[in-house]
Amino acid sequence: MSRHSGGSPSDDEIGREQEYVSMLYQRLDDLRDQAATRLTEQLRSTGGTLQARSQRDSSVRMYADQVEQFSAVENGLCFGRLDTDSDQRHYIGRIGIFDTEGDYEPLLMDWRAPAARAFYLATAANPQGIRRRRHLRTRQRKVVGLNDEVLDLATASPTAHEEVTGEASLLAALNAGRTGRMRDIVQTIQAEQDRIIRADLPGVLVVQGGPGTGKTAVALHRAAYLLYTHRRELSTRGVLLVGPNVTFLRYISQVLPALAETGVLLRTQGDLFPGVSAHRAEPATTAALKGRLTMVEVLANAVRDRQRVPDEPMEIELPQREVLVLDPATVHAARDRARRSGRPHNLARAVFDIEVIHALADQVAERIGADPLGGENLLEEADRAEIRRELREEPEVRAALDELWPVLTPQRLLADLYAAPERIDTAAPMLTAAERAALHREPGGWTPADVPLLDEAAELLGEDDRAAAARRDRIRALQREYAEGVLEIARGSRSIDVEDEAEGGEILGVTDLLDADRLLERQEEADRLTTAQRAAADRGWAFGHVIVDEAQELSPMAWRLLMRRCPSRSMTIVGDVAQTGALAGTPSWAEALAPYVADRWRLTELTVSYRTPAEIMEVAAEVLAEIDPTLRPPRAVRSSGFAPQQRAVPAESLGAELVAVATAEAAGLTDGRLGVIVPAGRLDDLGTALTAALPEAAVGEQPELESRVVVLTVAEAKGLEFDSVIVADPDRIIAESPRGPSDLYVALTRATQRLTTLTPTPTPTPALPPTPTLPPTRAHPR
Ligand SMILES: Nc1ncnc2c1ncn2[C@@H]1O[C@H](COP(=O)(O)OP(=O)(O)OP(=O)(O)O)[C@@H](O)[C@H]1O
Repeated sequence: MSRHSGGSPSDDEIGREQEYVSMLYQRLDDLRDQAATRLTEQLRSTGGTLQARSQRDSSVRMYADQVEQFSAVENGLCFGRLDTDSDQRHYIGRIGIFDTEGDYEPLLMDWRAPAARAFYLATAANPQGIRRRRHLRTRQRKVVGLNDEVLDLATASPTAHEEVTGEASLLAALNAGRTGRMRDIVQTIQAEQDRIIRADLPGVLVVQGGPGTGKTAVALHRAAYLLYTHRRELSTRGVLLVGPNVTFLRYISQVLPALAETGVLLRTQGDLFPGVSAHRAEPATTAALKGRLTMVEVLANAVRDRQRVPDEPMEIELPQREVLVLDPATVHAARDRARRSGRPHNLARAVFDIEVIHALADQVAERIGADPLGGENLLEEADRAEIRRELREEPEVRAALDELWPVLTPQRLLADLYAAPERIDTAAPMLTAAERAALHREPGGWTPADVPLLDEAAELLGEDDRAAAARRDRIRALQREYAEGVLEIARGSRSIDVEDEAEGGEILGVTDLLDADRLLERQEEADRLTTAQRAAADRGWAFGHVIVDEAQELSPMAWRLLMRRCPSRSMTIVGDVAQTGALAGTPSWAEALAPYVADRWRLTELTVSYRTPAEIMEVAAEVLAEIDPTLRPPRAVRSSGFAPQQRAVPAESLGAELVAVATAEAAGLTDGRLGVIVPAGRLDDLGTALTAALPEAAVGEQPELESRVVVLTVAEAKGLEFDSVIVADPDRIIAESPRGPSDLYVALTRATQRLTTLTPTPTPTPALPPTPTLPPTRAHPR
């Protein structure tokens, strides 16, 4: 129990804090200016030894990062103060700032530092040496308010939220209008969240929690915390964060930069195979099929199917020489030998080649070295070696080898498989005819469910030279992007260039002296890519830590891919098995993880919903009971005061009613966002009706979330939130998928304030074909 100090803070008090905060901003400006000046100096200097150039490139990266970081922490730089029992004061903020002129005392303590932890954990019952916790509210650089909590059990009075820290600041954050971009929660992290954020690095940590319990927020802050605490280890190996779709990644994209961390690689499943951007659509049932572990066997069969033995002897016509004949038995033996080598397909090709070439060379030697007198063959081993060398160079021989044991890229293997029903029949006898038919499709782009299959194929095939060349191209493209980025930062700090140079008379910005191509040339000498960039280009990269958000959506094949990216199994897995929408998604964490870590994983649960107000949670709880009566919804931390509206409308006027309600809701928003969640099958017509009436409304595959009104399907709305939400035709949302109730649960829990559901009264809507029902998710998240 803590006591909120009564009355509003005096102007004097705010004035004193303003002085301190202004001093901190002055330091921040100085630090940024220093870094920008050094960046400019480094970019200008040329020549020197290779080592000097390499050091210079490291410095360029370091100063460019610093300029970016110092700019990113501008908002809310300092947000708290701790007064200890021994009358010390610690200001808490986004980064650490030290008194470099004095005795290096911390002027601002990084929120991740061990000593700052009491800011999140201290309670009146366990004050941890803290007498007062102060939340500072700032707008730009101005202090606009203070909230104090005195951690004093004797004088505390019980409040409704004894377990909540910084209640006033927390409620202000939760009730603020949404912007379409997720904000960090660094000022108001709650104790149960803090324990997860600061959990140990090694091992698999599963964070299970209902909607709005802060799983995404916790995952992002944990990434920032781990990078701070294990900087050396993780800055070389990198951190990967996987999210459910591109819209979601855009939604969270500003959180880590605002915490001064830019080194985390954010990816969807569709982008986890370097060189492929998989965003083609396909039926949910096909995606589910591709997610099954059976596909491991299907792909292994598909590879074996490409290792051919001809039915008849194969003739190879060499120019100026007679015809060589490759008989099936020879090829069979060569194939066996190559398979037994245990190497992946492309690397085993060398073994196959040696065997076949030997056999062909013997044929040639037989003819040209035959002793006319009937004695032993006249050719020496050196002659035979020469014949083998020549044969190896013959295009006709190479063509025959390519036909029998082609070197394949994963893309080639999979595209050829999908395109040919007979190949599918051979590779997938264990699937039903209907399933095999579902795999068949023409080439032209990849779906997210193809990505784990490409990855599996890459394992089976091994890397050939072409893949390595493609990787080099990708790295070069990234290096160019980086070079442009550095120059952009230098351009941004140009005013400093000018001031510096003004005294010397020569006014030349760094970008006048250097273009991206020249910087790129310098880059290539020293390979100065960030860890995240190098990791993104390299399929075999082993990350130091992997975080998966909305992890319940991952199929067994996707888990396989992710585990390959993280051999150390240092992972944070965040999700809610009650929200699983994907048909091949995870019904239980134990099932998903067992093949990789058995039961060596830790489960933590988040139990308080910060997003969804109590009134809405009550409605959502009914749907949750349908999914699994033993599951409990999270406890809402607040009420919004708005009772959810459940309206029945004539089916034929759903569009018109939706437009009317959306228009009224949009008009009622002072700031904030309206989300309209519609059944996937009605996105087109309802989206068109809404954009006709509300031109500002964003609809489409990756809708612009900063629009005031956004129209989306449940799959697109996953992980997002809006001030007000309208759910159109909940029954159809349920009917559209065997996991319909989970989809509706997701839809109902997206609002921070207001919820309206529009239910068409039965009849005219055409009946949907019945969908099979899946077994309910497990009662216990394990
Ligand atoms: N400690 C906190 N302080 C302030 N805001 C918080 C806190 N914890 C969570 N929130 C806010 O609650 C909302 C929900 O958080 P988040 O999206 O991380 O939840 P989630 O568990 O991932 O939800 P879902 O499962 O529905 O995707 C966000 O707006 C987040 O900023």
